[in-house]
Amino acid sequence: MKKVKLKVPATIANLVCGFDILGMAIHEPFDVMELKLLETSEIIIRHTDDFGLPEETSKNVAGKVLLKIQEELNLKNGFEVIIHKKIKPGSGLGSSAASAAGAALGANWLLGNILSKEEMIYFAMFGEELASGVKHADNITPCIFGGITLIKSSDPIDIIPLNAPDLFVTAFHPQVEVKTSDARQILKKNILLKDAIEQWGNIAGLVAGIQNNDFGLIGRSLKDVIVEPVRSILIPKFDEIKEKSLGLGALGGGISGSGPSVFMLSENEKISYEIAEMMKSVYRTINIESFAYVSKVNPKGIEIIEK
Ligand SMILES: Nc1ncnc2c1ncn2[C@@H]1O[C@H](COP(=O)(O)OP(=O)(O)O)[C@@H](O)[C@H]1O
Ligand SMILES: N[C@@H](CCOP(=O)(O)O)C(=O)O
Repeated sequence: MKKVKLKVPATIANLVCGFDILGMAIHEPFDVMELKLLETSEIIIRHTDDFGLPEETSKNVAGKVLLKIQEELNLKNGFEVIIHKKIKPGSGLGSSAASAAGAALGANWLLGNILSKEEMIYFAMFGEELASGVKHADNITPCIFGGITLIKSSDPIDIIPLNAPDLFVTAFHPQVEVKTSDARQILKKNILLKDAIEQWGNIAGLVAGIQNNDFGLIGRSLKDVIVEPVRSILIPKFDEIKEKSLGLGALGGGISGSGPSVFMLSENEKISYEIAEMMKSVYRTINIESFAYVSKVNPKGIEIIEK
């Protein structure tokens, strides 16, 4: 029976000012997914982790994606999926996106690579819709493309792969859960024109900085006047750890996806580790457990590790 094993990376969506349109793959943490093509039409999902995610096909993000692929491609085959999840759900590191993108890419490989990347994103978005109520593609896209991606449009799907600057990433995960759906619920529906103008400038500057490896411009552009002021209240000590990170030499950073994770970009590994240690020590003062990953921008995205 045809099978494939995938290493599926965590992703940092929004990249501060690019709400729902920018995202970046990192190396750590990652999920491992094993997919098998079945002669029968059933879709079986198993988790080896203890996050308590549903294994009922229609209630599982990966299962939802595979059901849509089976339905729309009129497949007779089913799939068996074993998910070794290490990206904690609700972390802000693209946990549901990893399941969704891994299911789409794995199924595509088993079916003989019949789908384009855009078509894989189309199917994977049904998984994100299950997890957060919205078909956002800013975690799925860098997971599938690798590196940093700009979503010009998600309907129709129009993706601009960007450069992957040689930068270190501190991904700090306080052990509090912030559901993506909740973190979207609290957002304002209308914004001031002056804030929109400032945000457009930040996004344009960030994309230009990424494309030109202009780390100073990247740092100056990692600002958000629309989403971060609302969501940062969900993350204890956010302002303190952000200010101290900049003081340690971070280029900039902010909320990872919908939070609670916080990320910082820096030019060297030593600064990245110092930021991680500082963040953990700040959280020890409020007795909240936390994890920190020091990684890099991951130009590969999902990798096939066994066939
Ligand atoms: N594979 C999955 N199957 C079903 N539900 C999931 C799955 N992964 C995450 N969820 C649900 O979606 C919610 C949001 O998780 P998620 O989008 O993964 O957060 P984040 O992307 O911030 O890590 C979680 O609270 C969890 O209940
Ligand atoms: N653009 C989305 C990204 C959600 O990322 P996640 O990693 O928290 O799922 C949002 O900000 O709602």
